[in-house]
Amino acid sequence: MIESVPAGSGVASTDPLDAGSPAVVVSGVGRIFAGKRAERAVNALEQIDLVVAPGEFVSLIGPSGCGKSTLLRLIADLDTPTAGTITVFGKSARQARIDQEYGIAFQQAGLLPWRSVAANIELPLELHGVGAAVRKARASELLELVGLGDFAEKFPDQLSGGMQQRVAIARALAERPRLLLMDEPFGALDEMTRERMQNELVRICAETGAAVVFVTHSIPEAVFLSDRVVVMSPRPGRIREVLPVKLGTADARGEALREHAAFFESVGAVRELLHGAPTSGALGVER
Ligand SMILES: Nc1ncnc2c1ncn2[C@@H]1O[C@H](COP(=O)(O)OP(=O)(O)OP(=O)(O)O)[C@@H](O)[C@H]1O
Repeated sequence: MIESVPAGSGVASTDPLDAGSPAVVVSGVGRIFAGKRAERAVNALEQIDLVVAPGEFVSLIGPSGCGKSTLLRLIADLDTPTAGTITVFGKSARQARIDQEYGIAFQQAGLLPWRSVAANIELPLELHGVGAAVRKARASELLELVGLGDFAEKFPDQLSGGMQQRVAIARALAERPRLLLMDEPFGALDEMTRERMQNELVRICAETGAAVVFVTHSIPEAVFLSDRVVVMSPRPGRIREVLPVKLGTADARGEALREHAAFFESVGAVRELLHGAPTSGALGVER
């Protein structure tokens, strides 16, 4: 089933103008939410600098309220920074949104209950005027990619939570984005389904070559999925440290990795950082 989507085919064709640009550049970004009175203003993010390379998987982790979702929303141009700049593949966040450079997936799958699974995946293509035959072909290709080839005509309420989330990921990939922005996409799933979805996501990223910015509360999830883990401090959210945790290629990141000493070492290091202890150097074991 996976063979129907050749490696790299999930990625938008490269615009020669932005070839070589990082997927995301966040530079000196801050976000203050104004209150009715000045003392009520919320300083959510301060001095955020982050560069995400094409194809790189970066997780954001930190205490509740430290600004993870805010940062993701700024990258997605769903909100505007009060300081600093953000570019996505060399374009302003706004232009990147207009050009559909990224797909988004949130904790709630957010599927339309009256549309079939295939029709949900086709929706972004339909909104952008893609013809029916191309839409249908793309939806069936994506359903194979996320392992739901037999569910095209089902409706969301006929699927489990994990399956619905896979449909949401397929929908996010519909326009072949080179970047996925994911805010706790597996947060509502039980532990076993969650781990299975993590395995799937590693495979999907390897097949599509998409970069990912991934918000999570789960340290093992961040370590299992990521090339780098960005640990944030409590409000005002700042980057406390960026840990390179890449524990191997997609092929090497199977179930066995969860029992590997390097995995536990990285989990421990992220946990220590979250609790404020310093650390140094790369933790990952390249295999
Ligand atoms: N639209 C808004 N107006 C005012 N304050 C906001 C707004 N959006 C977020 N905030 C505040 O900004 C801070 C950061 O919120 P954000 O949702 O980004 O944190 P988070 O790290 O994603 O939290 P969690 O892990 O609990 O989801 C919080 O104090 C929140 O209350």
